[in-house]
Amino acid sequence: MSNTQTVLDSIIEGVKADVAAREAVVDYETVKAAAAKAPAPRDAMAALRLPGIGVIAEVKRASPSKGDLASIGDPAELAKAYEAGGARIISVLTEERRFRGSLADLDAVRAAVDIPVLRKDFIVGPYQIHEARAHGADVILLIVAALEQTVLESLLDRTESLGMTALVEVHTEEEADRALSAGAKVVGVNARNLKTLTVDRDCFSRIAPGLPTEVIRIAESGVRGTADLLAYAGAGADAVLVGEGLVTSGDPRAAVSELVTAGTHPSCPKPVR
Ligand SMILES: O=C(O)c1ccccc1NCC(=O)[C@H](O)[C@H](O)COP(=O)(O)O
Repeated sequence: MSNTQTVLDSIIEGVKADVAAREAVVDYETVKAAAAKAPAPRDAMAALRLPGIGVIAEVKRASPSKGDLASIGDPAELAKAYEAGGARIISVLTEERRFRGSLADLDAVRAAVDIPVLRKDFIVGPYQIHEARAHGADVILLIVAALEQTVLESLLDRTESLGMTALVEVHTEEEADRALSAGAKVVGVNARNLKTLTVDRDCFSRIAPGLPTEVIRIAESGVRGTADLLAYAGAGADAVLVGEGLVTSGDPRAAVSELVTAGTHPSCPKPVR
């Protein structure tokens, strides 16, 4: 990594090399055809609009900030535990170099659960969107900081044209403006700065009030228990996305269930819309 290269730059460099290698084996037309034959996408918007603060539970083995988190030999079993605990959506990290995820994890999770599944990766081009659909993804992540505006817009259009939902991730007010101008319907505010890896949970409360009421707001990263969920709920979150806190909990079903119970309790603050 050169002096000026951020963590995100370095991840994207590896992702581009990996996409090129996969495309050399399965070409673009073939992956598009596979996506067209995949079972229909599940309705993530409906899942996110259910009453209470939703929990998006993540299959996360490792990360650049923490290194190894959990071995997760059977991602399908973990996803079933999350679903049984009341998760609304399962997030599957498919990036291999830094997160030790895979498309095989996505296949296994999609086959194991009945709720929508998010492919959480560093999408840089349309190949990965068709690939995500071909492997059953219902939702994909688009990270504003990683994409030029015209590319963001075209990837968002392509995602929706395939019947999927785009979770458009931001970390600053400027990125939130770009997400909205691209037409994002679901905005995730990541407390983690992907360039420096610092976590700032106040990021959500700075950005969320500026989002139109019809936009679904997701608070990503840094949720370690019900107090964090309730703080995000108080700042207007519709859902929280949780990885480390669940995979290191020792009892993922109970850990999800505890968050879901807090997020659906009558005393939990509700988003204003
Ligand atoms: O988790 C990281 O260290 C990381 C570093 C660089 C880019 C992305 C990264 N994580 C992806 C995520 O956004 C999180 O996995 C997700 O929001 C859950 O966060 P947490 O609950 O804090 O594990």
